[in-house]
Amino acid sequence: MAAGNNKAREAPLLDWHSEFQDSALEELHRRTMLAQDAQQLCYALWAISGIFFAFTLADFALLGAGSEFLALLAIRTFVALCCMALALAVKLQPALAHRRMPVNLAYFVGITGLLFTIPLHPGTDGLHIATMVVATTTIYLLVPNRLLWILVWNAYLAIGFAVVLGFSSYLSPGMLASGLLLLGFANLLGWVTLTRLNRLQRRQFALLLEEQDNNRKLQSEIDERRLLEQQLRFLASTDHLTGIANRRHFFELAARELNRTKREDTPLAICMVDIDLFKELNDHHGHAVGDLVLATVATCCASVLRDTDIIGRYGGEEFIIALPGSDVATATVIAERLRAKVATLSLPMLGETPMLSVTVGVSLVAEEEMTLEPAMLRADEALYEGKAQGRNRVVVADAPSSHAAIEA
Ligand SMILES: Nc1nc2c(ncn2[C@@H]2O[C@H](COP(=O)(O)OP(=O)(O)OP(=O)(O)O)[C@@H](O)[C@H]2O)c(=O)[nH]1
Repeated sequence: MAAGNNKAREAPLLDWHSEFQDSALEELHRRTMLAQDAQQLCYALWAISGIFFAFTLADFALLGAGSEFLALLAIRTFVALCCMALALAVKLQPALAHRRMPVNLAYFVGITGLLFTIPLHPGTDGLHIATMVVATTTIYLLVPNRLLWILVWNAYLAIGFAVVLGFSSYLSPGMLASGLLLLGFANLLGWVTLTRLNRLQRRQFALLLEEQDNNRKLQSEIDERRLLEQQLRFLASTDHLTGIANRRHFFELAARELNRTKREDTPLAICMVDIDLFKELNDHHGHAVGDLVLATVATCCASVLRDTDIIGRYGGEEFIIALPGSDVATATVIAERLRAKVATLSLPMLGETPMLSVTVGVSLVAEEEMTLEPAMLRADEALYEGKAQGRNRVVVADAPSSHAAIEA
């Protein structure tokens, strides 16, 4: 079943010469392979030029230093130099490896040079046939090129071989037939091998692309989930109306600070902040304006605090603040600054004289207290004492049962 699926997926992918039917995909594959092809072409050209030129020694041994040897030397030198020049050019500019002109020119020079060596080598029939077989295999497997061009150049090699032999007529008909059969077999072998290699390469490339695509999708899903988690965490910890910490999150943060201040033996002050006569404001201007005022006062309170201070919505129109590292005096200064800033808030929707104010109760977590509740209770009592005294003021709870008020 799985094999069937693979076949179905692979069938429309490649054309008869083992390239992607999708030309954009084929182009992408060729671009990906460029560096590797350029390197392989360089190595192949160096090897071809070296081996082709090295045959000069065999030529000399066969022919001596006569005119035929000099002609062969000239051909071998020219072909070797052409191959080396292209190898250098490709090394400097790898893009040349995929250009039609340079590679095919090298094929033309190499194959023509090889064909010219045949009539200059009388009586070495077996060697000619072997050379043609090796050349055919080299064209298929050593020099990277598109299958179509490879077939063209092998046809040129085979036809050229037959023509040259026909003119020079050194081969017996039996030898010629054997040579052409061997050449045909080398072509078949090269074609099948190259086709398999091409198909394998492209199948791997397609799988790689599929994997990259899956990875991308997976990554974007992970990112989406992370964002969602962040949003959920934000929603779960933030009061939606005011944007400050909700009651639960405030207590989480404040408990952590309480532990820290206990460990480091530093003070922790608590402020309870309540908007004055908020019911009247609500009744007079409506609930929507009341909401807006709540959010504005929360932002105003947060703006007078340090980053290390914690503010949360305690409930209704009441806020709670924890001031780590602040003693009563510092907390009172901060609370007073907060009260004064709220009193100067300008809210056009409340009319000319808005009369917006808050009352603040301040307390300090006592050394022996291991939770926030007693200090909160004292701050709350101080706050209600401030309300009773006429509102718009800061009241400090300096002892569980006695409060000192600071007139606004
Ligand atoms: N707009 C709005 N109003 C709220 C919200 N939560 C509580 N309230 C209102 O806040 C008002 C609080 O009124 P009270 O507790 O009587 O206090 P107050 O009018 O501020 O009077 P003092 O505290 O004595 O100055 C109530 O009318 C609540 O309905 C809210 O989220 N939005």
